[in-house]
Amino acid sequence: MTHLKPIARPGEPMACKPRPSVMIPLGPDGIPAEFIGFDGLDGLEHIAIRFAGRNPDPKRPTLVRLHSECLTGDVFSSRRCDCGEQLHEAIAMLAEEGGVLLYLRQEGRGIGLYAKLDAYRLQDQGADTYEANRLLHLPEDARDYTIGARMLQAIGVTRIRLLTNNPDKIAKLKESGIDVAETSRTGVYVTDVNRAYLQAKLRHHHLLNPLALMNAAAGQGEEGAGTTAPVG
Ligand SMILES: Nc1nc2c(ncn2[C@@H]2O[C@H](COP(=O)(O)OP(=O)(O)OP(=O)(O)O)[C@@H](O)[C@H]2O)c(=O)[nH]1
Ligand SMILES: [Zn+2]
Repeated sequence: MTHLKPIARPGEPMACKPRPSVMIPLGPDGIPAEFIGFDGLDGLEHIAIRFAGRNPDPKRPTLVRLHSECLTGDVFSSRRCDCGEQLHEAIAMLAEEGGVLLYLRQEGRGIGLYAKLDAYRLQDQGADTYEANRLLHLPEDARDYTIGARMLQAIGVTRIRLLTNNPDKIAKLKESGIDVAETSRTGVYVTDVNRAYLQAKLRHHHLLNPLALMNAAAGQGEEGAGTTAPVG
């Protein structure tokens, strides 16, 4: 009789395995990008996109960006957030330096698109981005970054330079066994309507430069791409 091996013990995540990848040229320059899906995740179609880079430095840790899906910002260039700008900044850096973009299907910080739209309506009545989630009886941030760690491990990327302003991403990846050797800040892209959103992020310990928001308030424009810092 054949003994079937259980896929995972109860409470243990299923093994995460990359599916065969496919190359997709991106943008007007046709940046070569390798799209990789996975089996054994949480049922959502998270994607890793690997870039060889025009000028990779093999001595540096792999540049990685974990991007949470934002249909309104990524696809429709919403001015209520800066997700689209951050995504394009990350792709430009990865096209140059090489690395991996994880496009995580964690829309609305994990509460989903319809709930995010409900939250926007509450924000229009005065709630900040985090209060609005609470008023909907939803978590302020429902994202699970262990998914990202498992995707990176599955494609053999374990020592990274993380592009983020979010300390929670750094902490959760480290707890999941990823060596976050360096971090780079993303730019802060201020529009006429996203200042309250960015200020709420600052109050929730995002590593935004408060000066950039003040300058923006004074009409001195946007802060560009961020700085690099080693992680202690
Ligand atoms: N619930 C909710 N989600 C939002 C709102 N604005 C943007 N998002 C979602 O927030 C996610 C982006 O997260 P952010 O908190 O802006 O940034 P981050 O990814 O945590 O941090 P960085 O790595 O520094 O960019 C995307 O999934 C967006 O859809 C909002 O007002 N309410
Ligand atoms: Zn957004």
